[in-house]
Amino acid sequence: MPDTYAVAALDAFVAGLPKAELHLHIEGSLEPELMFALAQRNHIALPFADVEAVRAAYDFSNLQDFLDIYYQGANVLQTEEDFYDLAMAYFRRAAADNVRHAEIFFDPQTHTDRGIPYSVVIDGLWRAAQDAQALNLSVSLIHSFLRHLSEDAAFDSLAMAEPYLDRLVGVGLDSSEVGHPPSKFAGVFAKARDMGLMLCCHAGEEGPPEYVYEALDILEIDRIDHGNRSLEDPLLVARIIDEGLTLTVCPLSNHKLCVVPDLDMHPIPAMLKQGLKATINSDDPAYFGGYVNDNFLALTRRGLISKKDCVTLALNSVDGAFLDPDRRDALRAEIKAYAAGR
Ligand code: HPA
Ligand SMILES: [Zn+2]
Repeated sequence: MPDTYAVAALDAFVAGLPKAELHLHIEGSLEPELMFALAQRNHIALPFADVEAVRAAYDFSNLQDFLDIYYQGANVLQTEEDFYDLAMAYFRRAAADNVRHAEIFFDPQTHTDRGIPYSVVIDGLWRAAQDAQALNLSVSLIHSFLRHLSEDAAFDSLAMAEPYLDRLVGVGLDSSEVGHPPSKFAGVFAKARDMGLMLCCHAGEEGPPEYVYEALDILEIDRIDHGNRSLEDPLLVARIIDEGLTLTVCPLSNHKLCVVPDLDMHPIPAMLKQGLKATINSDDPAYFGGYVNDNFLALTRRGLISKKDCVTLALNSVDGAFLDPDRRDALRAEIKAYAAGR
């Protein structure tokens, strides 16, 4: 274990380190306080007495436990202003962690299936993304499909996005993984690629390495979300390295959802050691107990990653982002200058 002085110094280093966040579900940044405020504003009854009761319910033994409560929480989001307020709250919090670029998932089907128009969702998020520039934060939006629903439903959702293609950087695939392999969405991912969108896929969070292979071979994805279980297959690891794919890893999420039994056993050090381009992200920070810097600190404070590893992780985050080369190079230079000055 590092000594107290070293811990404080590394905490401060992480706090100021410029970084990108590449795996964040905006609906998962809904803090209980905002959930209650929006419920009141929209005259919606919540099945919780107060904020403490909500937090007490965040005790999950797997992904599905979490998803059940996460989809329920999203019901308070009704108006364009709600989506704007949700996103701005996250952007302010991310900027405080010196996140300089964020690529955020949103789950349109969670909203359109409740009768909320796609335009309400995207207009609110888009306006917030513009206002984030004043926080020194650039933002890209990723339209994520719910994999527990059918591929036809994903096609319908993609059709709703078509008038707004200039506001999207890519598509993703999330929700219940096991039983819903990437191959189920081969057609809609091919279509999204043809539309000029980048492709991400949650794979290897709970699902087996075969699902990661499917994401690579069948969906031809550009980035892997989670990917933890890739480590079970050395050939798969070699393939991911060879293709230069980035993994968006989420330590506190992995712990809360029992993907790892103990944070001391988190695979980020093994990933870096093997040469994988891993990044650190918060996934659903309101539900998993911390924003991106908390995820870094969960590992630095356990002595699992060093200051040098933090710099590597930050560089990986901007390299793995869907950024134009000028912006990427500028952020790389910022990270290097920061590291050199400390
Ligand atoms: O970690 C996740 N996995 C799958 N679906 C999700 N939707 C929000 N967070 C997640
Ligand atoms: Zn996720």
